Amino acid sequence: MMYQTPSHDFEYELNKDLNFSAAHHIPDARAGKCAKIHGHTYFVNMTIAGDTLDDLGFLVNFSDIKKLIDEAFDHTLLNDHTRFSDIPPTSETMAKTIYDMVEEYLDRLDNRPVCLQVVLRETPTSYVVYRPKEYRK
Ligand SMILES: Nc1nc2c(c(=O)[nH]1)N=C([C@H](O)[C@H](O)COP(=O)(O)OP(=O)(O)OP(=O)(O)O)CN2
Ligand SMILES: [Zn+2]
Repeated sequence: MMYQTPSHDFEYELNKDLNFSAAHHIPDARAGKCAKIHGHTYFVNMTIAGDTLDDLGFLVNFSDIKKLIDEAFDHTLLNDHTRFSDIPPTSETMAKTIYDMVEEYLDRLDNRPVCLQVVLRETPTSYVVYRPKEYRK
């Protein structure tokens, strides 16, 4: 599926889709049935952009981005993750957390690509888009 991406002036834009399976719960009565532990196949689309490629001709290696997210979350209970010690793993907080993780990774690359957007789909009928107010300079 194609998601709308923000307009930008970068020369290159890359999109990566990935899936992982995980369990979570939102431990509050207001979350209704989602207060009980249950699982999803999460779908992520992330948009990364930049003006400079590395010596392989990559903005960033697609498989490195997938590995970063898979190793952190695949077949885990998201509530156990240190990034969710203060707030539950909702679609919104997951999208922002994935954005933060990807940005921390990209910031270490010499060609300095930036993440423009993360789409996080939790169910066939529910998804969230996270976009920062400003991109990293
Ligand atoms: N704003 C949010 N609302 C809800 C979240 C969330 O992350 N952000 N999460 C949940 C539950 O975790 C649930 O797994 C997803 O909810 P929902 O879309 O209601 O799931 P259904 O499959 O039952 O949706 P239907 O369209 O009614 O089939 C709840 N709310
Ligand atoms: Zn859920």
